[in-house]
Amino acid sequence: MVSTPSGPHGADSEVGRLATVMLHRPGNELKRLTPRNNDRLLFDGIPWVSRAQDEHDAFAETLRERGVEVLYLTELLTETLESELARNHAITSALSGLHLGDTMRRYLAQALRELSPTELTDVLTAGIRNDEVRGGHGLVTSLLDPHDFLIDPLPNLLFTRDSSVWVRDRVAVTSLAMPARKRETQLTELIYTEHPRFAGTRKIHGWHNEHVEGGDVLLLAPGVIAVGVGERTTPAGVERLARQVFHADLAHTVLAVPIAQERATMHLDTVCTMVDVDKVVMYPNVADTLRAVTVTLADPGSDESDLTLSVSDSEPFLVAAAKAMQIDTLHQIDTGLDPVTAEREQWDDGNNTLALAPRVAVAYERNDETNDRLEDAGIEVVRIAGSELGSGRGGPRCMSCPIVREPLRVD
Ligand SMILES: NC(=O)NCCC[C@H](N)C(=O)O
Repeated sequence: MVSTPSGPHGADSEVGRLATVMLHRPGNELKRLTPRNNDRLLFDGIPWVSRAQDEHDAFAETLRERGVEVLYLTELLTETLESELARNHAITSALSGLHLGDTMRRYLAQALRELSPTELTDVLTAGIRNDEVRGGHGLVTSLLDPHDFLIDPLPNLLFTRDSSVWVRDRVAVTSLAMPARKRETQLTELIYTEHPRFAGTRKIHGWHNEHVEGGDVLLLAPGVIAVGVGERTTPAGVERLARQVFHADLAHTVLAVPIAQERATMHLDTVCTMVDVDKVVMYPNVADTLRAVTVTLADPGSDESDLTLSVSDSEPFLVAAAKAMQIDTLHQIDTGLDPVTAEREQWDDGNNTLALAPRVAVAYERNDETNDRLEDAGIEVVRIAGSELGSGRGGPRCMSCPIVREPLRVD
């Protein structure tokens, strides 16, 4: 049954009650990971797939028990692919890679057209290896290794946070920086464009624009967005996003937050997430050095490219954020961890929490110390297992794309 909306979609904070979320249950794409390709495909190990699925099912069930509607990316995609237009679009974009050659491209285009929507979803997510095709043989197939992919698998689909992000009632289809992830946004764009549930949804950004990844985007408060700038989101990406959100009146302030261009801190949400309207949990080893540049609208101009931005000098992140949010203090929950424990738990996504409501956050159970400190600070920590899920280097926030969050109540 095609999923239908239960109300308007959108989110304007990190902590408003989570009503609807999009997840991706790990599937056959994880079975493609080998010691030869896991680095390129951005996994730090080879996950035990059935255990990863069990962990993910428990995560989804935890969300449902708390009243969250869980949508699965692959179910939305399969429903989208019922339309011939969407199917053709999906096939053309999946075959646009320059490594294919026309002989194989023609063969695959025909072969994929004959698949059912469910089978096509499997190919689009798990990819196809050279030794799995029955036809289209020729120069390309003979020169590639039998185990080379003609269509790459997408193991990082698990991290639905990164390939789209809702800002108020619009969805930003992002532009992913790493080659292994680029194709993910072909799928999110297709879903938001063609799935009946999202008919009429207005979009911003897009995969063809400068790099912005959803893990870097934090909706600190209605109208205030922090954007990490580092390994994934570029300075030009944050400028583009700022122009769009100002032009569409989705925000009044964007904070550009430089983060180290390293795998451990690939997104802003690997070092800092919100757990209350005025509280963040932050990796202690960056807390003293995290800074932000405040971007506001100086002149609306006549269109997005013509508007003038005002850009401040950099300030400590918490100071700049509190000012923009018009609150006295944005509190950093002091985990008081020694640098080594802090580093270990940050690597295992201890700071990557998913808020279900103010003061209620989902976290990986393995990060004992961070979780205990959060509880000491009055946060209800909903612990989930993630021993296998975590091998892709992402936590509960990375694995979730909020589609509806209730607006914050003004008390
Ligand atoms: N927001 C996030 O931090 N997402 C985690 C993404 C992990 C994935 N293996 C990646 O390297 O892109």
